[in-house]
Amino acid sequence: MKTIDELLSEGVAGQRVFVRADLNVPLDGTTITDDGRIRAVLPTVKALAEAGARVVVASHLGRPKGAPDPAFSLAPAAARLGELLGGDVAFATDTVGESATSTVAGLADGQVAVVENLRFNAGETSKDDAERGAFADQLAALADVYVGDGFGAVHRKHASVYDLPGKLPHYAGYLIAGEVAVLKKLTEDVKRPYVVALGGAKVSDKLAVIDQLLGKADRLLIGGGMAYTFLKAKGYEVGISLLQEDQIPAVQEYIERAEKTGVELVLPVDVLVATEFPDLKTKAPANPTTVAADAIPADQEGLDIGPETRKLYASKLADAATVFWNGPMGVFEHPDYAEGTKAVAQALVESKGFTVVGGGDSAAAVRTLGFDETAFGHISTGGGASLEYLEGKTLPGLAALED
Ligand SMILES: Nc1ncnc2c1ncn2[C@@H]1O[C@H](COP(=O)(O)OP(=O)(O)OP(=O)(O)O)[C@@H](O)[C@H]1O
Ligand SMILES: O=C(O)[C@H](O)COP(=O)(O)O
Repeated sequence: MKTIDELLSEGVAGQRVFVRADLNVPLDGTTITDDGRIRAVLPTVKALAEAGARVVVASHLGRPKGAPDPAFSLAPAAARLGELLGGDVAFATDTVGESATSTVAGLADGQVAVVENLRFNAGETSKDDAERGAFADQLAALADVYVGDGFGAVHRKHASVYDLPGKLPHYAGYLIAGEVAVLKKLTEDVKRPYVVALGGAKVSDKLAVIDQLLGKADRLLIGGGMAYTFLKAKGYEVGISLLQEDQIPAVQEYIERAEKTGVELVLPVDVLVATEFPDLKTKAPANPTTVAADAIPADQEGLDIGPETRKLYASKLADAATVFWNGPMGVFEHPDYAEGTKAVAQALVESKGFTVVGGGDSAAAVRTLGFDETAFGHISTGGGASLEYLEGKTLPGLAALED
C-alpha cells in the first residue's frame, strides 16, 4: 500500500486530490456533537493543502436512501472542517453535478472543497457493479489522484471506497495507515486474556462478526441493542427492545459454541427499561426502571445495562491484557441511559491492559461523557470497520489501496 508520504515526495502541487474521508459525525439537527472524525482526517487534508494540492474531500453521512435528503447534508461538517483548518472550505451542494464540477474547477492550489454526501447518489452503495462503476467514473472526473482516509467505511464495498481507487493513482492517508498499524497488533500479537465488549445499534451488521470473534477472544461481553437478540435466543422475552429476529438461530449456535469451546460469553443480568425511547433533544427525564434480564415487561424496551451488569462487566474487564470495545452499552446520548457506557469506559481507563475503543458513537461517547482520550490505548474512528479487520476479513477499502 502506497502512503500519502510517497505522494507528497512525488510532488502534488496543482493536482486535484480526492480524499475519501469518513465525516459521518453525530448530529443534533445541524449541530455536530462530536467532531472526532473530522479532526482525525486533518493531518491528511493539511499536508495535501500545504503541498499545493487542490483537495476534494468526500464522505457519506448517515444512511440516506440514494437521493438528496437535507437532514443528512455534509454542510455542517464542511463548515467545521473549515474552522479546524483555519481557512475557507468551499462546499458543493451536489456530489458529481454542476456544483461539484464548478467548485472543484474553481479551486486554487492549496485550497480545499467538500462535496455533498456521497450517499445522495444511488450508485455509491449499489450492489450492482456496473451502477457503482458508473458513479465511480463520475467521481474520478473530479480528480487526478485518490487518497483513501475514511477508515470508518473501509468495510463497505461502495463506489468511493472500492471502485474509485482503481480508476486513479491511489494512496492511503495518515488516518488509515495509523489505524491499520494499531489494529494489526491485535491480530498478530494479542496479549491474553483478550476481552471484546460489543454493544451499539447496528445489530444486524455486527452479529455476524461474533462468529469469528468466538475463535479469537477469551471473553465476550454483550450490551447495547445487541444484547436483546441474545436474551431472546436464551428464551427470555425482550418486550419492544431492539431485536434481530432472523438472527436468533445463529445466536443460539454462538451461545452453544461458546460453551463448548470455553469462551466466556457474558450477557446482561439486569437492564434499564421504559415504555418509550427517550427524547434525545430535550433530554426530559425518562424515569426508567431496572428489571432482571429475564423479566422485561412486554410493553417495555431495554435501553441500558443495569447496575448489577455494570459491576459484572467491570469485573470481567479488570484482568484483561487486551480489550477491544465497540458499541455503547445503552442510549448514552440521554443521561438516564449513560451509566452502562460510563461503567465500561471507566473499566477500560482503570485497565492495565492495552485498550482499544472503536466506532463513531463509541468514540464520541468516551469524549462526551468526559473521559480523557489519552487514558485509552487507541481510539479508532471505525466500529464496524475495526471489527471486520479484527475478524481477519479482507476489507474492500484496504484491498483497493493495495498496488
Ligand atoms: N439498547 C439500545 N437500544 C437502542 N439503541 C441503542 C441501545 N444501546 C445503544 N444504542 C445506540 O447505539 C448507537 C451506537 O451504535 P453503533 O453500532 O452505531 O456504534 P458505533 O460506535 O457508532 O459503531 P460504528 O462506527 O460501526 O457505527 C448509539 O446511538 C446508542 O444510542
Ligand atoms: O459509522 C460508521 O461505522 C461508518 O461511518 C460507516 O457507516 P455505515 O455503517 O452507515 O456504512
